Amino acid sequence: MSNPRASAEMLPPTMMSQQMLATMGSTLASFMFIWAIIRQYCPYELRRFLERYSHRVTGYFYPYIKISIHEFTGDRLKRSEAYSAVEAYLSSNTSKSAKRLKAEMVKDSSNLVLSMDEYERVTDDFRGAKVWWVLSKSQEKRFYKLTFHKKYRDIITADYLNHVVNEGKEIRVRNRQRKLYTNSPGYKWPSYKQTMWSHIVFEHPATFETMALDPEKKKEIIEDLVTFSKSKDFYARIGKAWKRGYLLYGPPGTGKSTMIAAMANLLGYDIYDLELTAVKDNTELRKLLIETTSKSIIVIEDIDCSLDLTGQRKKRGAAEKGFSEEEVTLSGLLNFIDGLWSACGGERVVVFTTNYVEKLDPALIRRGRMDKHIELSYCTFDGFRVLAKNYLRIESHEMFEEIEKLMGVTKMTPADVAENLMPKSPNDNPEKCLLNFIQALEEAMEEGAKKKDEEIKEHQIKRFEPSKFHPTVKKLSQFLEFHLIRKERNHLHLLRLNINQTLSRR
Ligand SMILES: Nc1ncnc2c1ncn2[C@@H]1O[C@H](COP(=O)(O)OP(=O)(O)OP(=O)(O)O)[C@@H](O)[C@H]1O
Ligand SMILES: [Mg+2]
Repeated sequence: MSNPRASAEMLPPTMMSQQMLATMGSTLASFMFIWAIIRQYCPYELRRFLERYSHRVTGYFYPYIKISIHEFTGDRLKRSEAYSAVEAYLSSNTSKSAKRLKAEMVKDSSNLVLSMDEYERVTDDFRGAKVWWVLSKSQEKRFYKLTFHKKYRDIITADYLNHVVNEGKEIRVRNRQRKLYTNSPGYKWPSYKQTMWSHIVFEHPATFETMALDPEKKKEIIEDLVTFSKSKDFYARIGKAWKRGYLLYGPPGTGKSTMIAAMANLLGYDIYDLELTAVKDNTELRKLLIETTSKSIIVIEDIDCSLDLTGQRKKRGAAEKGFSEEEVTLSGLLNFIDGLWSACGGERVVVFTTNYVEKLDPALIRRGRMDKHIELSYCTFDGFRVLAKNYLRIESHEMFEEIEKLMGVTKMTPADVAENLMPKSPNDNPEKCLLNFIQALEEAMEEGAKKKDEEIKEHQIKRFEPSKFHPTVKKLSQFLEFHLIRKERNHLHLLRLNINQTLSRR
């Protein structure tokens, strides 16, 4: 008879592992059996003790730490912020390594979001520490489980988790569907969240690239915005609220509203379009501003029209009549904006636009409130080139020389240039559009010259109004006026006689 040891030694490796598995299986089965008996017959206290003890024993030999992040915690109605952040982080960082992914259209997200599927395991590396993430499910509740070696406990709990949550939040903000909020009066859908803003999805195609603007100026504005959006720590260090104010001014059709859309697209911010004329009073204004979220641009268009800029005087007048709090005042606006900016942590950009910068109260636009004043003006030749590229897809043409000459002596807003370059029928080719544009430029030039003539005349007439005439000239003109009238009277009389004679001869 062969002894079992020798036979085991002679067995091929596969057979050997099969035998080992079988032994392990039977040991496990026996253990489960014993455990079931213990569970059934042991008193509760003893069971708890055994469980705790076994955990401690495994903890001693098992060098890994596990952290779970549940989808719903406590109040089950609300999804955990940490879970959503981890989900966003993992979907962007592991979608390349995970083999089973699920694609979903998430609420408030602008595109399809890929995330790891249930029970899929992915690894991540953080400063040399290796971690594993698994998406698990227990009793229909999903949770992420993070596993790492206990020697990395400090680095993971102190830094890695923060890094995951912060990056996840940023990814969520980047991927979210952006919104355009307005406070215009009109019907509002009844909602359980009584908010004062109504919103639509913001999908404006404007970008700085497609804007007709002096290239230097464009670069400066983009750099200013990007620097601002990345300066959280800087603002915190200097003890200043994280805000920046822009004043955009210039004639109608020079791209003020377009630039606001381009700013929002560059930074990925929402827009709050504040219609001041629809705001009842300072209290309502305060509520509206408090409801704005971070990463947003608060816009007040045509600030000169929407607010009585002689606010101070009016307020005094109103106070005399006893209703000083009844309306939105300049000082109210300034106080609330300053107050809001200093009270809220998140970044905010505030933009005012106007056609008449000279009408604005200096208090409204002083540096610190409106940090950057940007003038948008008539279209330059560089601006035209951007528009020609956008509208006609051409970067150069023999007609450009003529256009450059004409643009040097003609004022045309980018909105008019854009309109003239726009093909008007499916058969319009770039040449036709450029010819149309040249024609429009020539007309604008003629019109400009005519207008200038009229202005000169008007100016002269104004300068020589009768009260300013020399006394001799005054007398002379009175004399002439009298005689001219008398001459006319004589003419009329002669005419009457003539007609009378002709008629009586018949
Ligand atoms: N600088 C520009 N670059 C590209 N397109 C422009 C520019 N300025 C104006 N446009 C075009 O003209 C249209 C009108 O411009 P926009 O509404 O931005 O002007 P605005 O300065 O806000 O005028 P208003 O003072 O009347 O509000 C836009 O839809 C855009 O297509
Ligand atoms: Mg506008």
